[in-house]
Amino acid sequence: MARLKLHDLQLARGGQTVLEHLDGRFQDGAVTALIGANGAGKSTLISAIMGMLTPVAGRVECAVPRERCAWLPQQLALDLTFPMSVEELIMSGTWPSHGAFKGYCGPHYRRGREIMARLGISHLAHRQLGELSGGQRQRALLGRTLMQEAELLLLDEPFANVDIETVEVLMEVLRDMAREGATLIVVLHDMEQLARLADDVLLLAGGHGRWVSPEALLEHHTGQATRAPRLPFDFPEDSHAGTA
Ligand SMILES: Nc1ncnc2c1ncn2[C@@H]1O[C@H](COP(=O)(O)OP(=O)(O)OP(=O)(O)O)[C@@H](O)[C@H]1O
Repeated sequence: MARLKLHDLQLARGGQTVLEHLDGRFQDGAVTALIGANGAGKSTLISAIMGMLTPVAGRVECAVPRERCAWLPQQLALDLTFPMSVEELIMSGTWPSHGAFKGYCGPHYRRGREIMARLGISHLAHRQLGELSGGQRQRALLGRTLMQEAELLLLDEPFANVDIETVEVLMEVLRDMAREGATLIVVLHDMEQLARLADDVLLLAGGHGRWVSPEALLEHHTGQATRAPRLPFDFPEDSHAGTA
């Protein structure tokens, strides 16, 4: 099953085409790694999937309700001066379905506490976001998407600037979300993280996208003369066009 599909998508930025003829489906209950060099169009595609960028041609078909779609931007894109505690951030995950001004009830608070415990941040509940480390902040942000009960979750480099222990916690929670049926798309640059997390890979290069199995990509990478820990961005032989 795939609730998110791309149909001959063409996307542009500043009047320039960034991606074209992009097809494919993102499997439910799976993690798709979105990879590509700087400027390949990963953020552009995420914007289009989130409905923030109108395609030049083609379309994004998304059967996940808007209130169950969540996006975790790169940490650098976040305004940390915004006065908000960890608990307030996590509780705000109810806003898309419950509304921002209705207040919270007992079950909301209980669920918020469970989520903070699962992410190991209960002791930070009343700490302001601006006072957190990168890892603590990332846990809190993922907590918000759990509170939202996100069924489609897009994450832009979620492991950048976070400590090793947090990487483990995030990986575990993301795998659990996929196991429970969510569709996850994760922008990644690291080979080892891709090997551990991804069920499928969408590789963007030269304005096009190719679907690749993680195994084929890793094999391709291992066969290369320079085995950099970062991912290769040329297409392995058995990559295939998406089947939308
Ligand atoms: N607001 C904008 N106006 C004009 N051009 C833009 C804008 N945003 C992005 N671009 C251009 O669109 C192309 C794709 O950018 P995008 O941010 O999607 O790439 P990316 O793969 O996410 O890169 P990175 O890994 O550096 O985040 C780049 O050439 C970029 O310069």
